[in-house]
Amino acid sequence: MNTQPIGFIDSGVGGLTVVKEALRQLPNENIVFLGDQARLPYGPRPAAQVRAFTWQMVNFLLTKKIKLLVIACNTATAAALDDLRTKLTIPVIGVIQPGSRAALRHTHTGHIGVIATEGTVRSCAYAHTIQAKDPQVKVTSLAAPKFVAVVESNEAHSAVAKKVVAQTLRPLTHTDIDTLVMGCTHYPLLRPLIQNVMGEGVTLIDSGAETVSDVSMLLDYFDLANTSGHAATRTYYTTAGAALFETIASEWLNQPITATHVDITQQPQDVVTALPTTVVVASKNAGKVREIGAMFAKLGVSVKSLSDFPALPTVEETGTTFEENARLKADGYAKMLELPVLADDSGLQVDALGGQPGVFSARYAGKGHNDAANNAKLIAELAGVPAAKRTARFVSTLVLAKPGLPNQDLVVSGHVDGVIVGLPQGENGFGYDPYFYLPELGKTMAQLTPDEKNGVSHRGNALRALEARWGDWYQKG
Ligand SMILES: O=P(O)(O)OP(=O)(O)OP(=O)(O)OC[C@H]1O[C@@H](n2cnc3c(O)ncnc32)[C@H](O)[C@@H]1O
Ligand SMILES: [Mg+2]
Repeated sequence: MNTQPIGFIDSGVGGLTVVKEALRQLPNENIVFLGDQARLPYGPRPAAQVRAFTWQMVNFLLTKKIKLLVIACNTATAAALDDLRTKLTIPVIGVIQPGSRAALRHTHTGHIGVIATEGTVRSCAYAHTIQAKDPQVKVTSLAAPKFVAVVESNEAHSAVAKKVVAQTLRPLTHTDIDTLVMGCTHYPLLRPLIQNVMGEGVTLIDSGAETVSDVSMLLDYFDLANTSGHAATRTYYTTAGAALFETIASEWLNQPITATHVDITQQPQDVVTALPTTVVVASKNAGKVREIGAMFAKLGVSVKSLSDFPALPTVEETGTTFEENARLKADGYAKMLELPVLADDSGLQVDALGGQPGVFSARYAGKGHNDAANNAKLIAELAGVPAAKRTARFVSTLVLAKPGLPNQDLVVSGHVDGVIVGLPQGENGFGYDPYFYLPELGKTMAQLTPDEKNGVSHRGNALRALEARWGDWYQKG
């Protein structure tokens, strides 16, 4: 049981022919419909553009928490169904397969006609789908591009409509076609005119109506049907003005319809990947893991570190720059773990020592190095250097890697300037913090609370750059 709405998309009002059937067959279901009338017609557009527009519609409907998507548009089905099915986690139903199946059920002569937009005809989607099921069947497709404009301008009952339909269908009238697929969801609004031209001997297939039977089956199959017993809600959106949409929709659906205008041009043109819920920090340094974990916690992302994977081999830091080492660690561990991995390579650059210890900061004291030995060596090397010449900088380079994509790492850096003092002060932080004095704060790094340190530190600055960019980067694939 699921009370979330079913989403319907179309380039315009045509998709309402599918909604009409849904209201009849699935009266308990909440429905959200979006018509992209501002960019209509889709038929003549290149497939890649139709796909991009379709994703924008879908991303809008996903904000309405739809449980199932119906592409109530043949052109969009032909251009985007496979892509949507691969990338979305909800069921996606197009109109072409149900329409094809119904046509095969009805034909006796083995000759099926298809009328559709230029895009759908060009894609050969109906011919391929029908002939994949029965190669003996002959399919004759005809583009009827003017039909959409007639329907969208609310002229379906006019003399113009009669003339356009008669002229367009003429090539099909002296054939042995006994079944005609209305391969555009706008066309059922012209059904009486089409039937009149084709004659009573030809069965018209309404792909959209057939589609709703598939929706009904899937709702049962995935246990998604709404059995709450509450009155169902129907919400209609259009990317153009609401007035004309409301007129056509109210008449077609036999009830007063109100629609809301929306702008979807800022929606992403492809799938929006969910951000990961866990990131592995590729570090054995508990101080770093704590600082990085604090930032990710604010974003609702939990952090693991290498201590959660004790059996992993160590990636050696053989690079000559912070970036090289951070890349080695991030890519190396991402490959082993097949998870998103963040590595930090950082260090202290002291001006009077020509930038040392730099990338050797962790290993400065050589064999048996630890924080105390590294600090002792630093102070010994700076013996006799006057206070004014003890300027230094902490640098942090962060690299975020996605498994399988080592060439797309996200790289950011941060630094903080300070002075190396001769006497240690403070108990917080780690490494060289007790000797790294921040003149503006009048304290060493080890005298700051964790939050205060993150607010000014090299790693805090790098993390802020990361925070600003990682969502986009992650979703670009
Ligand atoms: O490689 P991982 O496992 O991440 O841990 P590590 O300690 O070896 O990390 P690095 O190779 O990046 O070396 C960084 C060293 O620089 C120093 N350092 C880096 N950031 C620091 C900070 O915020 N405060 C004090 N010292 C820091 C400290 O000595 C670190 O051990
Ligand atoms: Mg290291």
